[in-house]
Amino acid sequence: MSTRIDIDNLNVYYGKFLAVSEINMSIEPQSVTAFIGPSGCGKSTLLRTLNRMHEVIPGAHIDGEVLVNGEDLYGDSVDPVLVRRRVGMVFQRPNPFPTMSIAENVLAGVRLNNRKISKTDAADLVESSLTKANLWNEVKDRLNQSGSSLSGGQQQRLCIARAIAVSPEVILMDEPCSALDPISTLAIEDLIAELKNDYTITIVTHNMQQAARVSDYTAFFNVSGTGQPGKLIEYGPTKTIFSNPTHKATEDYVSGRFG
Ligand SMILES: Nc1ncnc2c1ncn2[C@@H]1O[C@H](COP(=O)(O)OP(=O)(O)OP(=O)(O)O)[C@@H](O)[C@H]1O
Repeated sequence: MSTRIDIDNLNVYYGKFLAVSEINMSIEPQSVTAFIGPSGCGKSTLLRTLNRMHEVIPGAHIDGEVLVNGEDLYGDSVDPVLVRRRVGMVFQRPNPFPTMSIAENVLAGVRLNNRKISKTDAADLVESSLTKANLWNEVKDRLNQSGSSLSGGQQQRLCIARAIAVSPEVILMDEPCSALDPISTLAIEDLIAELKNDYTITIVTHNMQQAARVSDYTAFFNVSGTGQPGKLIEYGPTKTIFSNPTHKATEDYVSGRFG
């Protein structure tokens, strides 16, 4: 499925505090877009507005528009639960449900959505989701063991399998490797490269090498001081942002001179 996201004049607030200001950008289908920038510039906040996850924080709200294939995510008749089915999310710390088995973890989102599913369909979905998440071979003989019996890297791939199982169009990843060792990180990066054939992916990362390795497009955000809103400084093909940026702040950040 070829899904693009258009962000138009987006402001994000926590109560009265304007956290992210005047964002205009389009996220291209079947590609990986990286959000980079120093701490507090609003990367996670912006990411969360792409599936309305910020709404779990009391007082958090937006103005402007987020269009997914032209459809306003914030339209009056739009159900946020359905939004989160179309636009899935993977968090910084792997968060499998500890009391559920590996197989039940994969199916958790589907069950939450109240979809009735036969035993055979469930088994097929578990296998196909774990296969797409590059985890099937490692867990196929212990699907009934607890999700928390897996290593951190395997748990993160399990969370990706859980996100994939509800057939999203977009997958948002908020620093998905920051709690993982280098080998598990590479496994997730390889997986991201494969997943972009089927999904539109946006990833927040503090790791410049990771942004350069996995993303097709990079958006650099910055914040001018405490209490100021984060802003999009520069956005374009990753190669350009890393080798020939327009703004000095971008160059300083990608070359490790600040942040
Ligand atoms: N729940 C919240 N309530 C109020 N303000 C918040 C909340 N979460 C974040 N903020 C503020 O919004 C701004 C953007 O924060 P955000 O976490 O999105 O930045 P970030 O770029 O993702 O940072 P980091 O790289 O450190 O994770 C910051 O000023 C932060 O203090």
